[in-house]
Amino acid sequence: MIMTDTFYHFRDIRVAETPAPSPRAELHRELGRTLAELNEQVLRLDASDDQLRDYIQQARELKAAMAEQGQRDYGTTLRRLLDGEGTGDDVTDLVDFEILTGKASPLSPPLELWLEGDKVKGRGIFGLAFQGPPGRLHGGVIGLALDILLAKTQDFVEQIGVTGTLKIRYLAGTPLHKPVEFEARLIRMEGRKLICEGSVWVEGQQTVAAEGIWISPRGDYRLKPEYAELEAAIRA
Ligand SMILES: CCCCCCCC(=O)SCCNC(=O)CCNC(=O)[C@H](O)C(C)(C)COP(=O)(O)OP(=O)(O)OC[C@H]1O[C@@H](n2cnc3c(N)ncnc32)[C@H](O)[C@@H]1OP(=O)(O)O
Repeated sequence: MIMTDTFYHFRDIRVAETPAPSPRAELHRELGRTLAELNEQVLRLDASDDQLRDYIQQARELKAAMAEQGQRDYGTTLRRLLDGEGTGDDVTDLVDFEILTGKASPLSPPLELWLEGDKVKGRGIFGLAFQGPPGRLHGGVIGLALDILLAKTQDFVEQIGVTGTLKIRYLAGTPLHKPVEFEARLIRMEGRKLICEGSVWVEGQQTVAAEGIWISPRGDYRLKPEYAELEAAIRA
């Protein structure tokens, strides 16, 4: 169901999660996916010089046609959300265009993230555009994915902080074109520091391990009341 009479505050926004998308947001997702497919297709495209010139012209015309429509203003959307007057479309406007997770972003596989019990879970299939070593996912892209994944452990707590330290140990290559599973959890909180860990898995084999420290700019981290039972799961 599309909630037209619900208003959202910036603090209600969760990484990679949105309210039910409106028809317009669904179309943006379809456009984003189509452009992502185009991006995969363009890699080492085996076309003649004339065909390439023709594609360049078509791409320029598409870009010019879109430019005529303009773009919704990020600042205005953010302002409405900070005032607690954001619509569902304002939330999807922010979340759906995030790098790697945004369902409407041409730069996303997309990586899907969700909470499951005391864990953050994730899944994505990465194409050639994300390649590092031949046939494998670029280590820096894995770092970006882990930064976003571990940041989502903050869904369990009241504060929103920034990445202080992210340690990554690459155990094995992570292949392209196969489902990649992600998992993260809170380890402990020490005042303004939140310590968490994450891992990456492909076909049951762990390929990456990570540890992170997030820092709350102000205010000590504490669990949201609805996640109070996680206290027992957090190691002392
Ligand atoms: C709101 C939306 C957020 C979206 C985030 C998206 C994810 C990101 O990309 S974040 C961008 C990358 N990260 C950054 O740019 C952070 C840059 N660094 C900073 O701004 C500051 O160094 C900051 C805020 C981390 C810490 O500064 P400050 O508040 O002065 O901390 P400070 O008082 O020195 O230290 C507080 C505690 O944290 C610890 N600490 C400080 N920095 C770090 C760090 N980088 N790593 C680990 N621990 C740290 C200190 O040791 C201290 O611990 P203790 O209380 O045990 O002694």
